[in-house]
Amino acid sequence: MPQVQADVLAQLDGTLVVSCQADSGMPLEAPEHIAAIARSVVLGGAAGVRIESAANIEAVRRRVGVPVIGLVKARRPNTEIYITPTLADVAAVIDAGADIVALDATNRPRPADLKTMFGKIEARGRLSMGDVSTLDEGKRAIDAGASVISTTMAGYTPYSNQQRGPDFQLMEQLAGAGLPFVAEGRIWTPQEAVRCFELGARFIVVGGAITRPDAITRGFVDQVASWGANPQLKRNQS
Ligand SMILES: CC(=O)N[C@H](C=O)[C@@H](O)[C@H](O)[C@H](O)COP(=O)(O)O
Repeated sequence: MPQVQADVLAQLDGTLVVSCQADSGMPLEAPEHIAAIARSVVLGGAAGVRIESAANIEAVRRRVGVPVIGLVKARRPNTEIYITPTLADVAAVIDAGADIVALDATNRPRPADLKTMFGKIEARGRLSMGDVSTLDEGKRAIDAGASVISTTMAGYTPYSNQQRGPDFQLMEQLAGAGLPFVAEGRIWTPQEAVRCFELGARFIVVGGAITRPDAITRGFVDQVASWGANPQLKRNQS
């Protein structure tokens, strides 16, 4: 791995990266909003950001100095894979200015094979992050040339562990196999974040717990109601 790229990974070791994404149709979807969120989380201590879509990556790249993990979420014909599924998507993420390209590295039919995708990213001087859901996928992604793997897809493929929290079991397995991994997916508390580091995560990526106000509010309301302090808590239905 060239020195500049190794430096980017070293810079992220032991840190919190924040995923700043808004689902389609949500009020925060526009690039200027995503860029404002990205700037805010960097002010709060995020060492990197994970950003979806070329327009958002461009907007964020102009406003923050930390490493940007970029991806495209797109549905393409004949594949379940939607995180940076094609070589054209890889090119778009790189052209938009991402330092690290995240892509689905699960073992499902895909438009282009993993080796070709990781090779293209390396040839353009960027790092790659293979989003996996199982130990076997982690091994394959590293063998195919991923710079690092992430537990992003754990619980989002039908054959992986389905659970509400982070997949600590997968993290244990990846660490046991000596694979460099990033912890990502359903990390909602600082305690869970600490556990990820204890299990050997290089860095962690947190999204919804920090950057999805709708989900945060829903969780807040649910907890207040379930603790019985105010079982009558009225929810805005609009
Ligand atoms: C499975 C999938 O499509 N994950 C996406 C990957 O970019 C995002 O929707 C997640 O928000 C991100 O992985 C962070 O996870 P969480 O928001 O749970 O902290």
